[in-house]
Amino acid sequence: MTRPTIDPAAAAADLTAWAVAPGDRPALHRALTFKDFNAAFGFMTRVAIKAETMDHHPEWSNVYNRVEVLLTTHDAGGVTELDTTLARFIDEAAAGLGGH
Ligand SMILES: C[C@H](O)[C@H](O)[C@H]1CNC2=NC(N)=NC(=O)C2=N1
Repeated sequence: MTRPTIDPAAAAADLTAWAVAPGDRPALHRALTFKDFNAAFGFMTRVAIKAETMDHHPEWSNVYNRVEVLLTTHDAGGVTELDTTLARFIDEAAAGLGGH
């Protein structure tokens, strides 16, 4: 389902841990650091399960205790409410696992 797009700068202003992603596509970006790989992968597991229930998936990478997340809605060609919803979930999941 295609949804209306949101100005990424406005979304990032609201979601203080997030920034407009560098690059050509409108997207949100957050870099996270955890205590160790176990915490980082535990975080990713929680987000993966949420992403499946939403049918909305992050673009992300992991190196040991660090996770980089990019959120954009491919179908809409920009940032939508799906991305801000997932961003809020990510913020809560990260906080619960000591991510910053
Ligand atoms: C077929 C499937 O529903 C779509 O490809 C979904 C899957 N996950 C998705 N994730 C993201 N980030 N954007 C999408 O447009 C998207 N579309």
